[in-house]
Amino acid sequence: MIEYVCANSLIYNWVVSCLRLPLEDAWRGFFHGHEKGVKGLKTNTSLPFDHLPLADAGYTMQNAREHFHVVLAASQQQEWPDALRHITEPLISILEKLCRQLLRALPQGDSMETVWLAEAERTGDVSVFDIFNYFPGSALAMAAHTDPGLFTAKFMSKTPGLELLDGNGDWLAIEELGSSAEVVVFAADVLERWTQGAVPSCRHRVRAPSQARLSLVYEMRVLQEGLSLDDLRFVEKRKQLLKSTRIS
Ligand SMILES: O=C(O)CCC(=O)C(=O)O
Ligand SMILES: [Fe+2]
Repeated sequence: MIEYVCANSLIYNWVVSCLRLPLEDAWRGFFHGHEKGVKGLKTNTSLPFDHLPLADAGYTMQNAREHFHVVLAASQQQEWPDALRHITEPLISILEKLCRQLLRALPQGDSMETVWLAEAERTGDVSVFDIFNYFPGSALAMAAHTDPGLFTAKFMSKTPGLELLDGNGDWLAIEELGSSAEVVVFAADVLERWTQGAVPSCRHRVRAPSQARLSLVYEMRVLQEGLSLDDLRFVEKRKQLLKSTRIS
């Protein structure tokens, strides 16, 4: 069995028509435009968290693609056009909500969500949003890997490329099966550990696209990837203690 969920409902269709298509056009414009040298943080900004992994923040050019990387805790301080930020942030929060809903649906899901929220408060939210513009080509566009966080949620790209490794060891070209109105969500490494392997991290890769391929990807992450189930139990105990000492 393959561990992914496809969501296709009224809300997501609404998202597609109202938010996603203009957003994709805006990002295409960005990648074709001249502003894309933007990298790192705005000058004269103070960040509440100085330990954020911001080395790859902003625009980078690679062999198979160009890329804009946003670390959510620093989204306001990152150097990126405000107009793009304003239309991208609502979409990120919809993907975040979807991931939290899926997390809560799992056994111990409430605890996992509590830990994620507590960590996001403690360290800043290190979840990321990536916008990739893949170039047409013949080589593999992104090598097989698993993602480091809890979930990865992405809009199916109109130009297919993403492949997920299924339980039989076959690569599933998910974007050829679904429609570009859908969101695909798959598990990542921290979730595999927190569920003690019950929800395995999904190996995936990106095949070279036949034409330019825009890809919008949200990764729900924690800074301390080594957080264990003991930490979960600790949070659960603290919640129970709070409940039992609450005066009604
Ligand atoms: O572009 C895609 O469809 C997937 C990107 C990906 O796997 C990643 O950012 O880790
Ligand atoms: Fe990935």
